[in-house]
Amino acid sequence: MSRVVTFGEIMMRLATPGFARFQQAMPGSVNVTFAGAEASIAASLAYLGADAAFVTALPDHAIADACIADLRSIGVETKHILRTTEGRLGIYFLEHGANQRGGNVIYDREGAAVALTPAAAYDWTAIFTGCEWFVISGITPAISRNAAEVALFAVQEAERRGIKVVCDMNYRTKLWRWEPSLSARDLATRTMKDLLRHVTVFVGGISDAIAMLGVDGAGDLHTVAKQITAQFPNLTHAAFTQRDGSSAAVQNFSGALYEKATDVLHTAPTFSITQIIDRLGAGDAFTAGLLFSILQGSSPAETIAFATAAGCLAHSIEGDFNYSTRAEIEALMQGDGGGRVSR
Ligand SMILES: O=C(O)C(=O)C[C@H](O)[C@H](O)CO
Repeated sequence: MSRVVTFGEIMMRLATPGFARFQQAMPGSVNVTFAGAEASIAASLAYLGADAAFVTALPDHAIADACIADLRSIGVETKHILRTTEGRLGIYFLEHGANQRGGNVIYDREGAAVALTPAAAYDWTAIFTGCEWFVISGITPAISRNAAEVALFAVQEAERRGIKVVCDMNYRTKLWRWEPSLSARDLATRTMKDLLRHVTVFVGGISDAIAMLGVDGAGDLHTVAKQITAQFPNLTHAAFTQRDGSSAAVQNFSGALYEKATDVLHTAPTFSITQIIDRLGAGDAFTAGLLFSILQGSSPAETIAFATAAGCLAHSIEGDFNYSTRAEIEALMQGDGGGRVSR
């Protein structure tokens, strides 16, 4: 199967146990995993059986070794991860939301190795050898001016080599601070508009498109998708996650895929999720599912159904990575969502 490369930051994720607030977390009770959008997409893809590599820069210490070992244990290729003497492993702290209380993320990632490492430090020829798809998210250009430059360089380099690019917009208002003269939103818009010129498949929620591209959210999704793909000629598809819900615990999750060549918006069935174990990484699971299905040569309707089912199942798994198999996702697509015990 074709090789996929993802590039971005991986962090240590420290989550309070269950639904505890930060103030309630006791030493010894914190749940430690590794997470980061592009790493999570690579992990999902590898878990589904795809040939997926993750590229980043990490400090040369034992915790970063553990992080790489975690990725490898899932089958992610890690041989192009740079080990540096400058920069740190980022951390993010998480308390899950429950009922009417939303979740909260606190980042502690300033000065991460990948934020500081310049494009010239990576061997892009080796990284892109045999690669058919490159994946990046809007988080990478948000973390530092340098990372924004590396992200732009990487997508340009991918395009030059005939590699298709998926970009998951992932707007994070708490990031995008590296140009103090601009608001987070203006900085994101300016940066992402440059990046999207080199992107083949747009992925995001409607709120990402409003915040980062200034699209008019009042229109229906078909109109929004047409607007986005018309603005960036390289885009062949635009995929959207859709959520609405009455609380942090009850969400309707769905997806839609617009194909520019046919001007058709394909929509997936909506899943009603009534007990969210962990919603972080559901968007990454959706993107990985989308790309995995594209790699299989599936139709747009099958592709969006697979991506949406993958994103749905990710809500049932603690941590950002989606440990759902292809068979489990396909079973859900076929209506087996009853949560029965397999025995
Ligand atoms: O928010 C970020 O920067 C992350 O990459 C953390 C999570 O892994 C990501 O939000 C999930 O999409």
